[in-house]
Amino acid sequence: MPLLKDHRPRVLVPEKLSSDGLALLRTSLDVDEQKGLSADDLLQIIPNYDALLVRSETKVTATILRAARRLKVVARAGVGVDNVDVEEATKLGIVVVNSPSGNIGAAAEHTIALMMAMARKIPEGCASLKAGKWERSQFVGIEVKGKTLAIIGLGKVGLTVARLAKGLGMTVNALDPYASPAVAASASVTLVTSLSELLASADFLTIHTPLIASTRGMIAETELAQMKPGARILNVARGGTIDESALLAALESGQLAGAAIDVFTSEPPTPETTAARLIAHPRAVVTPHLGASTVEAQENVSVDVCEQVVEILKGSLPRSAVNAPLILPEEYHKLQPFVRLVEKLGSFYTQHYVASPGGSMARNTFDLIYQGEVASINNTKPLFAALIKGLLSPISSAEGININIVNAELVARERGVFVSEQHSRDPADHSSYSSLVTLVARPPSRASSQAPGVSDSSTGTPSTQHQRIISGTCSGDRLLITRLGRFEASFEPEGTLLICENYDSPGKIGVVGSILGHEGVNINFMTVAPVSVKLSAVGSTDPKHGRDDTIDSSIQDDPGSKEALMILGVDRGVSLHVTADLVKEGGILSASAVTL
Ligand SMILES: NC(=O)c1ccc[n+]([C@@H]2O[C@H](COP(=O)([O-])OP(=O)(O)OC[C@H]3O[C@@H](n4cnc5c(N)ncnc54)[C@H](O)[C@@H]3O)[C@@H](O)[C@H]2O)c1
Ligand SMILES: O=C(O)[C@H](O)COP(=O)(O)O
Repeated sequence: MPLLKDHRPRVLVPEKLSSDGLALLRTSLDVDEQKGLSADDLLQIIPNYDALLVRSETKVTATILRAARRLKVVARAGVGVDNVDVEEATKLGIVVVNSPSGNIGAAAEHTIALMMAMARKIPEGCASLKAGKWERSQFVGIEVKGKTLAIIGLGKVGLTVARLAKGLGMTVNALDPYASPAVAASASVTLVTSLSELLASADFLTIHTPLIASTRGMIAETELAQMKPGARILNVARGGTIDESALLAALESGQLAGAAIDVFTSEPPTPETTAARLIAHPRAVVTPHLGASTVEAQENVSVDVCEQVVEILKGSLPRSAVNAPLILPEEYHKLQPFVRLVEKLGSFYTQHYVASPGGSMARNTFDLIYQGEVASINNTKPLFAALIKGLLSPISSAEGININIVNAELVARERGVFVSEQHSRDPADHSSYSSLVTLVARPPSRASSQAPGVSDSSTGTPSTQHQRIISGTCSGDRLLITRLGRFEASFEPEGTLLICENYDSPGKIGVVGSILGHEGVNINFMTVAPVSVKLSAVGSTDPKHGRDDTIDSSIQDDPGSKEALMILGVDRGVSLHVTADLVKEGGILSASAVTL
């Protein structure tokens, strides 16, 4: 979406977010900070926004998402997205992004702080002294050095806690079925294979998993009974992983010497509930979900998600989409230009071959061929999504569903569009480009087995209706179309372009110039494309990706042809009657206008 000043996308921020990120947003977007909204308030105003930025307090329910007609992105300034209905967002094509790393250090340090506070009875000593007492003998603690810390969940936070605990001289055991043994070994953590074994070893037990089906209530009465009498427990992950009633009972019975809890099943906890009694227990050290609440972490997550919001609203790739294939940061810069290129190839295809007079969508099976360096990209899902977006956007209403990397496969299936991606590490014959991407629409007869019910009603905009093919390349940020149908081209796919196929005879440029001039359309540049070489080398030689002979048989040279292609960059949209007038002129075989 172009970030025009008059139509600046609007972002709603209903929670406290660090100003560093918001300042980033304000340069190109309208930012509304509205704290204390009720669910109903949010429902009323959400249709006015393109992006929603939240922490853990705002419940982004299916109802909210369905009402959010303009919403492109929900950004969670933190890790956990359990307050966002990600499934519904996915269905609606709304990207959900988070900041998976911005607050790891803060959460890990908070865990250690709670452990030390609990071990040395700091909250109790502090409260007693503030109450005017001097009760040194009441607050004798224990040391953590030499004790065993048992960790459930050796992910980003768990591993950081492990490293800090090793620095304190603790023995660290961990349970995580998905943890890498090599990573655990590098942090001197002993991985155990059963929860019972882990529980029996713990002087301190700390949980660092998400709240998912397998972790909900994973520490309950039975598990607490397996711990050493007088052990201590921590939860800086998610409320609900520890059964609060069982935890309260274990504190009351003395089975546990202490509990340090930052997260609760319901936040804020309702008065008179088990959580409220747990909070009031004298041997519970509690904080109101402060794990991520450091200046540094809030700056990190705010800047991280705000950058992503700007990118998404510009139509670029998010780096941490929760409901999309993860794009590795090192792949990001490599992919970005090709994503733009492939989207333009798709959009060009539809505008030139389908949406122009005489065009049709009859060809719904495409080969997307990566040649040269681009073929080494393994994660091509963003490119696939870009193609679907490019192909369908010119024929979808602006209010229609967003097509993005989240829902592209679903949309393609629904529209009956099939794409076969092919990789070839060898540069194309006749090509001096290090990377080449080619889009080929298969002729209907060949596609018929995959596209039942689709018939070719094409009258073929260009004279060569069997050669629906577009190639392009990138050089840095610069995109170039290198082939269009049978023609070898060299033009940037930017702005409005008029594509005219004509007999290669004198006077054609003058005819086109005069008709455009009459309509007040200025020509910014013009390039002529000669008939191209044949494409026998196009296609995969990589056995992994398979290959058929579709392209060779559909694209053939016509050495006798006297046709040429004129590409004119013009300063405004060219209406259909102008392209029709052009075709009426002798020697102009087809004319179409595309805006990219
Ligand atoms: N209190 C806070 O403010 C705060 C701050 C940051 C993170 N968190 C929470 O901390 C938790 C961990 O965050 P992270 O960034 O380390 O996540 P992560 O995804 O990097 O790590 C989670 C780990 O849990 C493991 N796991 C999943 N199911 C398991 C199971 N049944 N048994 C054992 N291990 C299992 C996974 O394999 C993974 O290694 C999340 O719930 C997150 O929301 C809380
Ligand atoms: O999931 C997270 O990132 C933490 O729980 C922090 O949540 P918060 O942003 O509401 O502090």
